[in-house]
Amino acid sequence: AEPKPEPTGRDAFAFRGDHQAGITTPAQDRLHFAAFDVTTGSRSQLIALLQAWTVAADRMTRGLSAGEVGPTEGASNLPPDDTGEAIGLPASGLTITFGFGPGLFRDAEGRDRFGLAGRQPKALRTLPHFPGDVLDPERSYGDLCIQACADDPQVAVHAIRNLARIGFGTVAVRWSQLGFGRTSTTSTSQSTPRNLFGFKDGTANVKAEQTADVNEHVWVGAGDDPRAEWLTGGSYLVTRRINMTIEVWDRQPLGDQEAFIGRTKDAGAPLSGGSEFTEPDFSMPGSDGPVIPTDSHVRVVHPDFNGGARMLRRGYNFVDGSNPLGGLDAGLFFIAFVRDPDTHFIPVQNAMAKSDALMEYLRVTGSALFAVPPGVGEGEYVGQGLFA
Ligand SMILES: C=CC1=C(C)c2cc3[nH]c(cc4nc(cc5[nH]c(cc1n2)c(C)c5CCC(=O)O)C(CCC(=O)O)=C4C)c(C)c3C=C
Ligand SMILES: [Fe+2]
Repeated sequence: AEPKPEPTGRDAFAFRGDHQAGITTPAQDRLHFAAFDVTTGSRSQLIALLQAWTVAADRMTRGLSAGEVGPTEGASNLPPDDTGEAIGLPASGLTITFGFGPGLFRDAEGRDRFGLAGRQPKALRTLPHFPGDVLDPERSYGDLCIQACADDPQVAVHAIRNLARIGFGTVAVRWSQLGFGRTSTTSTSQSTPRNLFGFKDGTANVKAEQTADVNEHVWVGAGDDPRAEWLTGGSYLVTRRINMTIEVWDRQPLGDQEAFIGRTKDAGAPLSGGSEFTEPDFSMPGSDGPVIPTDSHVRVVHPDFNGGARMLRRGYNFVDGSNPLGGLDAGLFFIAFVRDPDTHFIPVQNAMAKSDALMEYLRVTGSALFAVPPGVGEGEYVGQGLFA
């Protein structure tokens, strides 16, 4: 008989709860993210898919097969209800997080696709074009998204593969992205990882233990958006596939690299001094202007210069082979969860595009925005409040 492990500690995170897992739960090391186009015009078929996805996600995050029959236990004349590559693997900290894109509410001509247009969150629109964006539409947008994170890449890929398989005929994968190394910490219990520029990333992130900050900056509050009360307790998920010209970066002197970021490469300390978690002093003078340059990344995106806005970053490094010039197709798959993209993401991204020294080494090739419904209660399916 198939074992029925229950969520325990680090190995398994409960799928059901007040908020979806995969946001404030500790960032795992691997990502498979997929965006889907809905191919059906039927509201009931869409609901049936969300119900089926909920059951499968609940099972897989417990370390069980996607379907209750199992990968090898079913009839030999039928396709299995699980693809099998996770046989014998534990839950590996798998979290599965679902989101709804603007296209679920209105199609490109503004038509109400599923009777949901009246409940579209006001901030859920295609993100504006930012300077430096060279977006590939085949790596951008989407009606639905699923973020699968785990400490084993096979487990994350298995989750997306099986959810896509279940969705056959109702949704089609529009794009997907693998990530191999977290570039953030979402808990004070985690050490700070490094991005492909070699710098510590995640130091000043919003952390799960900072509950007041999480409530202020991450979760959508009751009354935030009267026509989208169903989103209360949820969040908005921004993805930006950011190519980094790492071969050019690697030829920059260490001092310049540190000036672009505004922190030291070794310890991750602000250039104004101290250690990693010392607050930066942006007014400290240097030999030629402030010691933390005004166009350094941490100065440009800091809450003090962006109306106090913070975000919960949960991105991953990626290398997708090499480009036609022989450089690596590499970068940072930026993911952020915010309470309101209009105040917590768009102004910060605009500030970056306008005056961040880092921009010279970045090209944004993918972009998407999703509303992430709140957690799933017992007996419910994900996003049920939207359809009630
Ligand atoms: C629009 C939001 C942001 C984008 C896009 C972004 C891209 C990006 N960032 C790094 C490297 C680092 N970012 C760091 C801090 C940091 N970045 C953002 C926002 C965006 N970054 C914020 C809000 C912050 C925190 C600012 C603060 O409160 O102090 C850091 C410093 C370490 C840390 O605090 O995490 C690094 C390093 C890259 C390489 C990149 C695009 C590829
Ligand atoms: Fe950053």
